[in-house]
Amino acid sequence: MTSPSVDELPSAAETLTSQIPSHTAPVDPIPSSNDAEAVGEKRKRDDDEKTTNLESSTPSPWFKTSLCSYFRRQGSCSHGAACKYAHGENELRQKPDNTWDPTSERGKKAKMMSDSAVKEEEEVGDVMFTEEMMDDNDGGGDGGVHDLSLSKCLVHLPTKWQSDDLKTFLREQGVEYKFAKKRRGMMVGFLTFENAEQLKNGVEILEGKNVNNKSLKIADVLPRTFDKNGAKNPAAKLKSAREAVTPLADLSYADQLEQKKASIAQMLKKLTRNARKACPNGKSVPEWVLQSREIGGLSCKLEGIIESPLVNGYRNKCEFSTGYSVEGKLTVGFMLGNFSAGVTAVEEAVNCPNISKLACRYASIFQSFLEKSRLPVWNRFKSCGFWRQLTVREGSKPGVVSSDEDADSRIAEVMLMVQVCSTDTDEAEVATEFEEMAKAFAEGARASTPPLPLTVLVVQDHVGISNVAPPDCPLRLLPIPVSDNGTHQDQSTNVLTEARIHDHINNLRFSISPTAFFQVNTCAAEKLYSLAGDWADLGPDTLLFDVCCGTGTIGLTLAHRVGMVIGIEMNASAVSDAERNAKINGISNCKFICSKACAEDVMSSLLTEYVDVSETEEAKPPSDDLDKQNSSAEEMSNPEDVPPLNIQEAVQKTEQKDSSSEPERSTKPQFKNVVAIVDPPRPGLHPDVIKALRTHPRLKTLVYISCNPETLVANAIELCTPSFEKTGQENKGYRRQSRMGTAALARHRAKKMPASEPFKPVKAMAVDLFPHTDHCEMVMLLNR
Ligand SMILES: C[S@@+](CC[C@H](N)C(=O)[O-])C[C@H]1O[C@@H](n2cnc3c(N)ncnc32)[C@H](O)[C@@H]1O
Repeated sequence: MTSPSVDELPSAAETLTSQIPSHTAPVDPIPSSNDAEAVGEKRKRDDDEKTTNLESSTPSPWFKTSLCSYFRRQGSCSHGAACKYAHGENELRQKPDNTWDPTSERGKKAKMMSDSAVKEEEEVGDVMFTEEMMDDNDGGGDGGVHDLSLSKCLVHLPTKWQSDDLKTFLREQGVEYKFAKKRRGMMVGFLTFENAEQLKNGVEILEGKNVNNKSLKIADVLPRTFDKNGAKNPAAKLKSAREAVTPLADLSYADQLEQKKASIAQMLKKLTRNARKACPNGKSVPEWVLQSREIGGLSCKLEGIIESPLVNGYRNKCEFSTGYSVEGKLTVGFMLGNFSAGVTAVEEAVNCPNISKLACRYASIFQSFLEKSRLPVWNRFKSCGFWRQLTVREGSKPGVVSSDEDADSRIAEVMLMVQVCSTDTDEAEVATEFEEMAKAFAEGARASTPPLPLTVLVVQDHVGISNVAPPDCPLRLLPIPVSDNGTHQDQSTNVLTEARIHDHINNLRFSISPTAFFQVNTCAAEKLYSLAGDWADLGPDTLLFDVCCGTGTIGLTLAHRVGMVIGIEMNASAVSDAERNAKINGISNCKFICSKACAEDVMSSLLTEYVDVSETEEAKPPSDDLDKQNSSAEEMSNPEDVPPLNIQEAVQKTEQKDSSSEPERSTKPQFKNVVAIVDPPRPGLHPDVIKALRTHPRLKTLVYISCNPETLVANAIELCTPSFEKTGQENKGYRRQSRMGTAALARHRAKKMPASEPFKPVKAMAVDLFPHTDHCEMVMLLNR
């Protein structure tokens, strides 16, 4: 019998969807009774096993996860339908660790995919565009013409080195050269030799040399421009913007989901391994670690992956860099690689399926404008220039879920934010340029078919080396010229006084200011928040902490299911958005605090304020006190006037309460049930927040949402590992090693955790907010 071709195979979602909602593709739900197999011991094909499987009401999770070799060879098998091995690809199930039998079509395809990913990574190391590092005077007085055949890149140098460090190193190695350059922050250095002999000697000495445990690699300098004959440099193995930004775009969506689910499963295994290692000597390993053997080493069940309702054009925020393409053309688009690896080429966002047509159109309007501008674009090597970045943010209409083909129809509002560096520029010239730019955007938007919405145009003035600006970076709102019967008025009638657009989640309206975080895939975020709400143990007696709340999306969408929400967020404009969002949606049981969640023990202080540690005290529903706070907010006519509660206020209140003779607690709403939903940025939660969450005895339920599963695992190690008897003792003499991984660091931190009941991972889900990219959100329920 021949195996069906890959195309004939049912999709992963079709094969695995029994008993789950249609939007999820589950991971094996069957609990196991067979530990030997779970730990990967060789399978024994005998009749006993067959009996076990037949008699057991809960078959092994490995049931039908390998192809039957008898069936494959002979087209039949004496065990018939009861055989524990799969008779053909159609019967084959995924293994508990989310992998496929390597001899199956799907196993081979997965291997091919991972091999090509590795190959791609290796190739990236060869693509350098570092000729920009040479100043004109490096050309040796010949008018800046460089002989690139005598130039090489040195890859894998310590990022903290500068040119002088590189020169010292070359001297020590006895390497002769003409020029040596190295920018701090890059792992690439640049070398030019006097002649071919110097080059040969230098390469011989340096290739493979060990520097700080990394092996040096010599790569060609790939020039940006066409050669004299107009042909592209044949050595340039270039990535397209599509490959750089959406590396999974050539896979089917079902395959993308499978790949992401498999990678989240690996994270769950990593958590188990690390929790086992971090368990203090003499303490028994937590039950969930022991039970992990039954589910292929996963720390908890991985329920599946939730698909994104929109797969194409879903991004509501795009940051386009300015720079030069490989051919040396001024371009507004995406960088083809990492600056630290020497890649600065920017290519237009052609065929990047996650980007809306609208965003691409605005990028091309900006590019046309820059071609005529008198001010230069930003040069990353020299840290100078004016135009740096264009951010396009889109707001959707309420309740519109557009199809992939027509994703742009959801867009109702657009904010354009242009980042510049105005240092050493003439104010009058800048003013003229801004006016011209506003006109170009307005005309371009009107001339597009259909015309594009343009709600807000704002300029961000930023001097830093990278384009990542601090949230308080100065902003300037520009008027958008309007057209009057086809002619453009010089004077703007745009009367906007504030920069904000609106989006909708779960029928709530969200006001978003330029630097506030908002999930980039609105309709998938709706599913993410609903899942978090369904997993958290919510009710009228619940106090919900929305940690890292941004514009308040999670707390506000769940406010009707709890007694009270407290959101904590460090970005002041996001907090002000959250206050306004509560107001415009008529939600009165939410309070937002502007603070770093780790600052001044804010979490512990709030937990003490609203949650009585004495289990016996009756929980009261939200009282007059809270109503009073809310009505005072309502009295303010302009929602913008609602000031965010400052952390100092929160802490002061707690201090006053502690020092007064009248215990203030009696007038505060007290809650029976405390739940935290945390949604930190990529680096994860601050250790102080982890400590506060872990050590408050009344916090029993924690839902962790993460855009970086690596850091979720690291934080979960600290949250879920049994306490050491004498905290701090074991850490004596410990200093973080620079190459220490996040998990190893978390294990060290876990030793310091004050005695407290650890959480345990209960279940996890992957949520695909970023189709075509290799990023994926992960949600984990922890309780104790
Ligand atoms: C991944 S976003 C989540 C925002 C929000 N939950 C949402 O879904 O829109 C993380 C947020 O955490 C905020 N943040 C980062 N570090 C923080 C800290 N130490 N304390 C409080 N908020 C922080 C960021 O400003 C950002 O708004």
